[in-house]
Amino acid sequence: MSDERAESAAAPAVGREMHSPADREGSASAERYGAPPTVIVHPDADLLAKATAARIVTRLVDVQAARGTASIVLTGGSIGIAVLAELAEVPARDAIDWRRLEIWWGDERFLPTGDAERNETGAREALLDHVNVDPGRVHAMPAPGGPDGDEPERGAERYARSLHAAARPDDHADVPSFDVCLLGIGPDAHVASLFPEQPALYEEERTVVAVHGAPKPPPTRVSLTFPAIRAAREVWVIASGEGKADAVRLALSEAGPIQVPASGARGRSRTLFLLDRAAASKLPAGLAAPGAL
Ligand SMILES: O=C(O)C(O)[C@@H](O)[C@H](O)[C@H](O)COP(=O)(O)O
Repeated sequence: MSDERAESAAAPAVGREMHSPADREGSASAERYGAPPTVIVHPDADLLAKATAARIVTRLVDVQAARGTASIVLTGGSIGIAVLAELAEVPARDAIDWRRLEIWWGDERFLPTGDAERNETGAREALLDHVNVDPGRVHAMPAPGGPDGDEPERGAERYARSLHAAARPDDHADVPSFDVCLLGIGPDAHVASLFPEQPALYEEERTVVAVHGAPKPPPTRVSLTFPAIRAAREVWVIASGEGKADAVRLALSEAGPIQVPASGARGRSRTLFLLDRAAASKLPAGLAAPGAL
C-alpha cells in the first residue's frame, strides 16, 4: 500500500482534495453519470459558505472571461442560502458581470410568489436583491396562481420550454450546459426535489417535473431531473452538519441514485462535494485523508 493510501485511513483533512473510490477505480457508474466526485472539506459551516461563495466568484469570472455569459443553478436549503448570503458580502462579487449571468433553480417549493418558504424568495433576499442582475435572466420556477394556474405539471412544462429555448446546439442536451449547478443534500440524500424512491428519479426524457408527496415540506414541488442536472458542466453538492454525514457517505459510495439520489448528481466536467468537517465525519473508507483537526 502506498504511503498515501496508508495515511488515508485517518479522518478527513480540512481543505484537502480527496477523490472517490469510483474516481480511482474508474467504475462503470462514474462513467455513466459523469465526472467522479472530488471532496473538499472545510472546518465549519461558516467557512464552507464563505469558501463556496469565493469559489463561485472565481468560476463565474473565469467563464465570463472565456465566453461572455455564464449560468448558475441555485438551490434552496440552509447551506445553499447561506452561500448566497456570503456571496452578497464578498467584495470581489463585483468582478462578476451580473447582467450577463443566467440564473436558474434546481427545484422550487410550489408556493405563491413571495412566500417566505420559496427558494426563490430566499435567494432574492440573500443575494439577488443586492446585485445588478438582469431580471430577464432570472428564471424563477413556477408558482401557483401564475400563468400555469395551480398545476405544477404545467409549470414544469413551461420551465422545461424555457430551458429548451436557452439551450444551444453545442449543449448536447435539452437544457443549457449550466456552468455551476449548486445542490444541497437532505439527510435522506435527496438533491433538488428528487427524493429516494420517487418517480421523478426514473425520468429519462423530461428535464423538469412536478413532485407530489415530497417527504420534506411542502409536499408539492417542481424539480430538475437527472438529465438536466447531469447536463451541467459542474455540479457542486454542498453539505454541512452531522445530520448530513450518513447521506454524504452513501452519496460517495457505490449506492444507486434511486435509493441515494445524491449519488446520481454528477457534472459533465466536474463534481464537487463541498463539506464541513461534521458532514465529512463518515466518509467512506479510502476517502478520508490525514491531518484531521
Ligand atoms: O427546497 C429545498 O429545500 C431544496 O432545494 C433541498 O434540496 C435542499 O437543498 C436540501 O433539502 C438541503 O436543505 P438544508 O440545507 O436546509 O438541509
